[in-house]
Parts: sequence; structure tokens; C-alpha cells
Amino acid sequence: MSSNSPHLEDLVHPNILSYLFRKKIIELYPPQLEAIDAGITGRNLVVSIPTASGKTLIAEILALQKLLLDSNGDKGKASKKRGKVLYLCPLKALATEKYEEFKADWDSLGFRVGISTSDIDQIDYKVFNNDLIILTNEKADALLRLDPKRIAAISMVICDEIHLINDDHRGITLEFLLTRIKTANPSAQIVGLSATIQNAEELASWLQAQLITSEWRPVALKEGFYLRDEIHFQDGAVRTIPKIPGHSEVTTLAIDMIKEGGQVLVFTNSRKNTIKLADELHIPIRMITDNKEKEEFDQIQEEIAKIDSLETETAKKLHKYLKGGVAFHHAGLPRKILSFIVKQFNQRKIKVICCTPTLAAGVNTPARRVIIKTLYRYNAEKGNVLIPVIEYKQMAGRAGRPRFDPYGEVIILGSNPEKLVNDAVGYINGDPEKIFSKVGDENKLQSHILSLIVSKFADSMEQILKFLKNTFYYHQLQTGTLSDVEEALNNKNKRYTKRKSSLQKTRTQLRPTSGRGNDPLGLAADPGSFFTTASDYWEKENLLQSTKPKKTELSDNIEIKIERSLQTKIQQIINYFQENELITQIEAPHPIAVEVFEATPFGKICSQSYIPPQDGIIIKEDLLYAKVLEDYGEIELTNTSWLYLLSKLSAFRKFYLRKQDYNPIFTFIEHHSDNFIMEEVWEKTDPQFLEFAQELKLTMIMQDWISEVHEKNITERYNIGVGDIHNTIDNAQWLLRTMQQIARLDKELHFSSDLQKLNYRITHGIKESLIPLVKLKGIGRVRARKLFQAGFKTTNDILNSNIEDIAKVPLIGMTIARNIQNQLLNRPVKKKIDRKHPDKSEKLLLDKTTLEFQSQDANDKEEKHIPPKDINQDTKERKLKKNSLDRFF
Ligand SMILES: Nc1ncnc2c1ncn2[C@@H]1O[C@H](COP(=O)(O)OP(=O)(O)OP(=O)(O)O)[C@@H](O)[C@H]1O
Repeated sequence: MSSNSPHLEDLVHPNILSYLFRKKIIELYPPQLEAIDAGITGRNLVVSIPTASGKTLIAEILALQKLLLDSNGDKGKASKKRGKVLYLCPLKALATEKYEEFKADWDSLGFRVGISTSDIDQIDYKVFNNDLIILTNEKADALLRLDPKRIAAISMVICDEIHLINDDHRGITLEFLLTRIKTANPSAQIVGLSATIQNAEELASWLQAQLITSEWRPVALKEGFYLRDEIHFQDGAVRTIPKIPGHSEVTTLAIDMIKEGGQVLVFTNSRKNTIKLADELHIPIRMITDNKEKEEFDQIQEEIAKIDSLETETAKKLHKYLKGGVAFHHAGLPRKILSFIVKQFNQRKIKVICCTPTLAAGVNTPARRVIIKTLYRYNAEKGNVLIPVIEYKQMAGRAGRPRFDPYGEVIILGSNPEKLVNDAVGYINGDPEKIFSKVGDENKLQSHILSLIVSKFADSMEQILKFLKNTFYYHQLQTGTLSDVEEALNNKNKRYTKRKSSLQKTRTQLRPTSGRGNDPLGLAADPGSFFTTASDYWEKENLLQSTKPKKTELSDNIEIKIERSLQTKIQQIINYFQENELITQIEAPHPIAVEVFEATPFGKICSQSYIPPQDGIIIKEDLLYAKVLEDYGEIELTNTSWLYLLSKLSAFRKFYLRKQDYNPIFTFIEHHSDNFIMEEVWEKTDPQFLEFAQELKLTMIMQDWISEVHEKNITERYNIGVGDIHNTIDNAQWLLRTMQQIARLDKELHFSSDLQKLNYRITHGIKESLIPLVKLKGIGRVRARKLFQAGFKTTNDILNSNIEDIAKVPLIGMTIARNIQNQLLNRPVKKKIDRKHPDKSEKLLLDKTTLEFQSQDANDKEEKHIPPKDINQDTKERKLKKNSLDRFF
């Protein structure tokens, strides 16, 4: 470090110095010192430095400095006057990791750390009582879009992995969130932490931030490829590692590193391959480990058996491979298992993790060697395509982390020698790509514009335009970076809209509600976004590389052009919202002669429950249509009807269809053709059939879940992971809650209680008969079924029985039996005082309790059949007309 470098003790509060000392941080890394020197002034900052270079600590020191100065040594309770620091993370798992990291340390400094990981539509403002608030980007967006006034209390925003603004699916949310904060509270300091990217300068200039870049990495990272028994490193060094006869290259390289005392991460491109690799590794690795390590492996096996029932094939395999100190890690596994694996690896009890790139995002692990099995990823349209350089760098960066290893190695593998050399050299020497705003994606933009109107953050064309002018999108349009992409996007958009609108047309033609829900953009049923695949990404990249921004286009009138095109975009969206009754125009407050909009209750529900407006419209239309069909006696409304409606929504991730899925789907259609809320069931030959079949696969998964089909059977039947089931269930709960709210907007849509019951069943994975039993604490789906089978079908049965008899039920025992009987006997009734009508308070609560414990299960009917109503044609037509006009919402 040069003598001109600033000294930390001159920069920061003395409490920070002792804090660092306690954390055993002896000195700061050069880019850290540079960043703190710049950030301490209060200026916005973008830190784009290599992996493992300690970005978190930069943010932590800056945040502490701000809080310490704000509080003037006032420890203890979070001072109301003190500004809040918002820490944004891209993933729940990372948010939890940061929370655990900061919580204990910050308590000792007198600052409170809080996290909210509840569902996206759950309001949890208590978290704002803390000094440091850790939220995922989506959660922060959901909370602040509902109550933008809270932005004023934020004095600093730390945005981890800010380059994810580029993410096709989630980038727009982060960009809108940052824009909202910088618009509402320009004095809040923004600290963006980024992987190295090509256009960090552009990002910094958007945020009016000082940019800190560096090539410096605290631990050397050696990059190379393995070919014919040799690792060739980028510095020309060659290391010979003869391939072990009868074993793969991965096994050879993993064993080599384990013998050296290091651990290994193997990145591959599919979930199936992570399991395949773990399978080939576990025996040879067990063979080379000593007895102490073997004992540790056995212990981990025991521990995982305690947290997982090991009933699915996947869980059994994981358990088996752990005997060799090998695990696999992918998004199909339950969250608790994923965090268990990472924890054990960090404690060096697991030697190798075979994983998909999900593990590349920001985790700190002791991997001395990272093996990249392939640089290609399968794409349905284009076959195998190369991954982005930035993704390679993130995977590579998991090796050689400070405090864990003295150095790191990343080794690329490939089956074709010529390609391997070319690709590996390209990636090792390659610059990470530029990042691009995704605000141009109209489907996603709709949802965010609606949120601006709902929260009254911007409620006129002029204000929305003004807001958009603050985005990175506008900045990139101005600099010319996005002009070519925009063109490509628009062309693609047109093609897409054409395809979709033909489908939409068919649907609306068939519906008696024709004319309602008109979708001028052809977007209503849109399930996806534009640049969703790696090949799309490259297509766009190539386009950009080949066409540099034209200087002439960047002339004065470019501003006008951009503005006009934005106005058109906003106008289209506003029209779409008005036509679908998400917003209405209100009288502009005098004397401002502009059109001002206000969200309808329906628009508010869509925005506040965080569902895409087009999904809200599908729900609304289908509920309405279900009612019409029901009145005609043309539908039998069952849970299948609602589950199918859910599976049509774009917010739901659909699963891949295999050949063997088709027969069960055909059988399902045969049994349920009278239950679907649609005009006609698509035939196999219809162009829409594929989409329909995919939706049905999802419906069937949920149907199995509420029919108490075992998780193991569901995973095998549909070739999905347990984690996929849990994600599907989480999504279904959220969307069902929204569906209920939309149904409640109209009294005639009497479906709300059916939907509530269904949500209960989805939450617990149970048949209707078990609802009262799972309401008891300590009773899940399995125990409830055991009780039911033993004749304890209602809460009354439990209340009126001998405790010994209850205890005899398998999996119950005396403690649980006593516990549940006590719950029913002494169920505490919380006295909530209704201040206006104190006498009513207790009654209300008692009513609720009584309701909850009513024997809903007396009849064990699982599906509700609503007999066709006999109404004459006249009434039918009147009803239809009434329904299809403006009575609703
Ligand atoms: N000055 C320091 N001295 C010693 N260790 C440090 C220092 N700064 C950070 N570390 C440690 O370095 C490790 C990596 O830090 P961190 O996770 O913040 O890196 P990062 O830049 O965010 O990496 P990535 O982008 O790869 O996720 C952590 O274990 C952290 O405790």
C-alpha cells in the first residue's frame, strides 16, 4: 500500500476499529480501503471488484459508520431519529446467511438487525423497527411499493449483486426499487456491490455514484483446463495428473485435491448430472479417506436422516453418497437440506459438492478446487449453448476464498479437445458481458406501472414518464446502449404478440364475455419474458457487439424520440389497465389539466398481492366465467377447476413434459373435462394443446398433493424434486389467497369459502376430512391421517375419548395425546378489545374459535358437486348480459 493511502483509523469511528479487531480483521484489502474512503463521504458508490475481495465488509463498515454517526453514541433501542440501513439480497438463502452473520456482531454494538422472509404478499412492517433491515429485492419492493413513505426513513441502501439488474426475470424489480428509492429520497446513499462487469461505469453514472474497480483478489485464483492428463493454467504452468484408470476426469481431479487436503465443488448443467457425478464419486472418495473422516461421514448420514424422512429416491441417494463425503445440491431439494449441505461443507465434513450454478451466487465456501464439467447448457430451441462469461466467473470465484484456502483453482473440462482449448481460453481471458436494463419488457413493466398508480407514487402519464426518466433503462436509451436491443425486442415482441393474440382471440371468441377483458397488447395470457434463454442472451449479445451505437442517433432529437416512444408504451399500458378495470381516470385536481388515474379495488389487489396484472385479469375473467357456466349448468365446479385456473397463471413455473406424462394427462382430461373453466377442452391436434398439457401436469401435481399422495410418489410420477413440490405449494397458497380476494369483490361470486378450504388443503397436503385435525398444534398430515384411521375423525371425537385410547394411535403417544386434548379443553381465547364495542370483542373471538373447531369433516365428501340450476333461457340471457357488462368489480 502506498504511503499516500488513507489510514482506516483516520476514516472511521473508533467503535468500528475495535469491532474489526474482534472479528480478527487485521487490515483492509486495498480495494476495500479505496471504497471506504470514497463511501464515507456519503456519495453513492458502485463497487465492481473480483470475487472474494470482501465486498460485504465494505458495506458493513459504511453502514456502521452511518449508524454510529447518526446515533451519537446512543446505544440501545433503535432510535427513531436514526436512519435505517436497507440491505438488499437477491436470494432468501443469502439474506438469511447475512442476517446470521451480522446479528450476533451488531447486537454488541447496540444496533438491531432484522430480516423478513415471509411470503411476498405478507405485510411485515415490524422489520422496519430495526437499524439494519435485510430483505430480498422482491420483499423490499413489495413493502415499499405499498407504503412508499417508509423510504424517507432510509439513510443507506446496500444492494448486493446489483449487476442482477440484468436478470431477465427479476432485474426489473430491482431497477424499479432502486429508482423508487432514489426518486423519493435522493439523500439516501446507495452502495451497489457488483461482480466485475463491462459497463460498471454506466451503472455508476446512472446512480451518480463513484465507481471503484480493481483486478485485485486477496487469494490467487489459478484458471485452467484439463486435457490428456495435464492441467494447463493460464500462466503457462502445466501440472500432470494422470487420469485414474477406470475413473472419470472429475473423479481423478477430485481425489487429487482431497489428497492435498482441499475440498471440491463440481459445477454441472443439470440436476440429473449432479446426482450422476455424486454417484460416481462417493465410493472412490470413501476409499481414500482415513478413519476419522469416515466416522464424520457416518455421522452426517445420521444427521441428515434426522432432518429428512429419506423416503424419496433423491433423498435416499443423497444419504448414500454422504457415506463417501459427497453431496449433490440443486434447486429441486428442500431448503433445509440445501442449507445443511452447505453448512457441513463449510465445516469441512463434506469433501465434494456436485451442484448446478445456483450455488455460484455469492456463497462463501472452502472450495480449493472448482471443476466446471461443461461450459454449455442445454436450450430447447438451439441445443447446447455457451453460458455467459459472467456466470463462469461467478462459479470460478467460489474457489480460493480468504480465511479458508491459501489459493484457489478452477479447472474446465470438455469432451472435444479442440473445442475445450478454444472455449476455455475464451472464458479465462474473456471480459464479463455488459449488463442491460430489462424495463423494456412490457409484460413486466405493466406490473410496476400499476404499482406506481396504486401507491400514488406516480398517477398521471406525466409523472410516470418522469419516473421512467430516472431508470437505468432511460439512461441506457440515452447513451445509445439499448437502442439496438430495443429494436430487437420490439421485433420479437411483435412476433410474440401475434402468436399470443391469436390464442387470446380464440378464447374471447368462444367466451360469452367477449368484449370484456379486451387485451389490446395481446399479453393477457403471457407466460414468459423475452430473453429467457442463454441462446437469446447470446443472440442479443452478438447483436450488440456487431452494432455499435451510431453517433448520429445520439443527436439532440434522440431525447424527443425516446420520450415519444416511452409515452406510447405508457399509453398502451394505461389503456390496457383501463379496459380491464384495473384503474380509472379521476378528475384532475384543479388547476392541473392532466389525466390522473386511480387504482380500482381490483387493481389494488393485483398490485398489493404482487401478481402480474395479466394473471389478475385471467383470474377475474375465469371466476366470472365459472359463474356463468355454473348458472347454465355447464360445469361441475370442483377443486380441479380452481387448480387448473391456478396453473394457467404466468406466475407459476410449469414443468417439463416427458413422453410418459401424456397418457396420464389424457386420462385426467377424460375424467375432468366437465371441470375445466374453459370453452372447450383443447384436442391433441390443437396448436394450444402443448401449453394445455403443461398446465394440466401442474394441476395434477397439486391434485395429488391435496389427495395425500406421498411426496415420494409425486416426485417419481412427475419427475420433479421435493423442492419443486414445496415451491409449487408456496405459489399455490399465494395465488389462492389472491383469488379469494378477487372473488370477494363480488357477492355473487360465492367461491371464496371453497377457495379458502382448498388453500387449507394445499397448505397441509390433506383431504378435506383432515382439516379440523391439522388445526391442532403438533398434528401434521401424517398424524392426522393416523388419528382419522383410528376413528378420531373430529375434534369432538378427541375431546370425548379416553386419553389412553388416543395415545395408542401410531405416531401419537401420551405426550401428544395429552397436548391435543389440552388444546381443545383449554384453548386460550385471546381477549382482543374492540375499543369501540368492548362487549363485542370476546364474542367475536369465541365465534371464530367455535367456527375453527366445528366438525367440518362430518361428511367425508372430497369434491363439491354443484347441481345444474334449472333456469329458463330468458333468465340465463339476462344473467349473462348482466355478468358480461360492468356489474363486476
Ligand atoms: N480485510 C479482510 N481481511 C480478512 N478477511 C476478509 C477481509 N475482508 C473480507 N474478508 C473475508 O473474505 C471472505 C469473502 O468476503 P465476501 O464474501 O464479502 O466477498 P465478496 O467480494 O462478496 O465475494 P463474491 O462476490 O465472490 O461473493 C469472507 O470470509 C470475509 O470474512
